[in-house]
Amino acid sequence: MAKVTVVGAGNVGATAADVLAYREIANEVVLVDIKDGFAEGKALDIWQKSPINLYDTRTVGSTNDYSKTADSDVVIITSGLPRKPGMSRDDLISTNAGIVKSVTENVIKHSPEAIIIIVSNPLDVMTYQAHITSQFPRTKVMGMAGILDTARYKAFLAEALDVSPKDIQAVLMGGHGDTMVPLPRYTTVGGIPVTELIDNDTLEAIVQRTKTGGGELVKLMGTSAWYAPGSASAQMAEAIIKDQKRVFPVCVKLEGEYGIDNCYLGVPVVLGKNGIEKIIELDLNEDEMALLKSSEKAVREVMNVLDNK
Ligand SMILES: NC(=O)C1=CN([C@@H]2O[C@H](COP(=O)(O)OP(=O)(O)OC[C@H]3O[C@@H](n4cnc5c(N)ncnc54)[C@H](O)[C@@H]3O)[C@@H](O)[C@H]2O)C=CC1
Ligand SMILES: O=C([O-])CC(=O)C(=O)O
Repeated sequence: MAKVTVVGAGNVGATAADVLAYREIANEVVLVDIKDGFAEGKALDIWQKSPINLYDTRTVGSTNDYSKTADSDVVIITSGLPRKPGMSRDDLISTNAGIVKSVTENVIKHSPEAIIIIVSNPLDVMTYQAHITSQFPRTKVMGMAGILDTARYKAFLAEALDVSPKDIQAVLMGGHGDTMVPLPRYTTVGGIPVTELIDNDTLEAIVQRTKTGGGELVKLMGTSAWYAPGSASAQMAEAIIKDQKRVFPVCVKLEGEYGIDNCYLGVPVVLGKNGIEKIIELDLNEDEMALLKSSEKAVREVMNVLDNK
């Protein structure tokens, strides 16, 4: 029996709950929101879809009553403001830090053994906030960004090469901001290094588009994305619940890996029933390491804002 709580029943949270339900990743999904009746409504709508899409995951909604979330195996936190055009993710820190703090306090009261996946932005620093509040080990508090950013990179490549996105393997590191580090040297298409299939200028343009991929959608829609972020969050929960040992880029506290200490950054990890089961250390070249360090600097600046709040 696997139980997943999703806090925040807005665009990302409701999408994650829907994917968890229709793909039968969990037996029970509890959606929580602060808006009266909102989570109950979304949960009921997802449940009413079950006879059409044929799944039996129970979906439960709750307005801020965390007793319904008791003994969750995984908790996905999406509560908080999304950005509007013209904003950076970091602009959300003052509002979202308070929300993530209070939600985490409620979550751990009822699910002291849960593994927590943060989605709220600014992602790396909100993961830090959840860690400070929960005092959970770093293996059990992580952030979702790398799967999404890598998916954008893969989708752009699949389009440019006119191949299936299924055949693209890639890894992306760093913070979930415009300093993220896509790694063409670790990108293959059906086992073939991507550099043998695409010219440098096109590849560089795709790397740049990936870095600002979230902003591209905010500009188009007036709010941020949800289908890919919701699916990516559910995919992380699935890896944990089913002990799949998937290799994904995940935001985690680094404690000396890559020569970086006490900073939250996206790196490739093995994800299984214990959460982050291993951090994979790639042998980055000088240029790649320089990009990772500049991403670290950007994240640290926002971590400092939180420390000084
Ligand atoms: N890590 C990532 O890659 C991504 C992160 N995000 C972030 O996820 C967050 C949510 O985005 P959306 O779902 O689009 O926003 P949304 O506005 O559609 O939903 C957020 C929900 O959180 C709820 N909420 C606010 N305070 C709460 C509290 N204290 N307790 C429970 N619920 C509360 C709101 O009532 C709202 O329903 C944003 O911070 C956004 O920036 C969005 C996409 C990707
Ligand atoms: O761009 C945003 O604000 C939301 C987000 O993190 C993303 O879609 O990558």
